[in-house]
Amino acid sequence: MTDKQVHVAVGVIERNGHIFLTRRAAHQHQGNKWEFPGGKCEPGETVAQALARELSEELAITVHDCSPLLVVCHDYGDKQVKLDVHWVRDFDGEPQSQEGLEGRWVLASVLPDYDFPAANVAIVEQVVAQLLAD
Ligand SMILES: Nc1nc2c([nH]c(=O)n2[C@@H]2O[C@H](COP(=O)(O)OP(=O)(O)OP(=O)(O)O)[C@@H](O)[C@H]2O)c(=O)[nH]1
Ligand SMILES: [Mg+2]
Repeated sequence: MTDKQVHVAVGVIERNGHIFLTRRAAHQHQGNKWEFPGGKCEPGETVAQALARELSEELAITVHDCSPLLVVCHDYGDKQVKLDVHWVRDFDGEPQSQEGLEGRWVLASVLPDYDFPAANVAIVEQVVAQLLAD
C-alpha cells in the first residue's frame, strides 16, 4: 500500500437478497454516486473493527459478524483507494443514514442499474454472481 492510498472498509449489507445502498453527498469525492456504506480505517483498527464502527456511526446498525468478499485497488487520479469489501449479513437494527444521505434496499439483480464509482464495478459483479448462485 502506498502512502497516498486510502484504506477503506466497505460493507455489502445483505438481507433476503436485498443490499442496502447509500448515495454519496454532492460535495464528497465521487459525489452523488451510490455506494456500499463504509469508511476509512483508522490506525490500529482491523478492517472488521473499522467496518463495525463506520456502520454504527453512519447507519446505526450493530454488526455481529462479517466475512471478506474481495479487495479492489483503484486509482481515481486525484485519489487512490483500497476497498476492503466484506459481506455483512449478521447485524441488528434497521439501517438509516445518520448523515442525512439517501439510502435504500435494492434487489441484487438491479444493482448493475445503479451509478457507482468506477472502483465498484468489480464489487457489483461479485455480489450479483454470488447471490444468483445462492
Ligand atoms: N464507502 C465507500 N467508499 C467508496 C466506495 N467506492 C469508492 O470508490 N469509494 C471511495 O472510497 C473513499 C473513502 O470513502 P469514505 O466514505 O471513507 O470517505 P469520504 O469521501 O466520505 O471522506 P470523509 O470521511 O473524510 O468525509 C472515497 O474516496 C470514496 O469515493 C464504496 O462503495 N463505499
Ligand atoms: Mg464514509
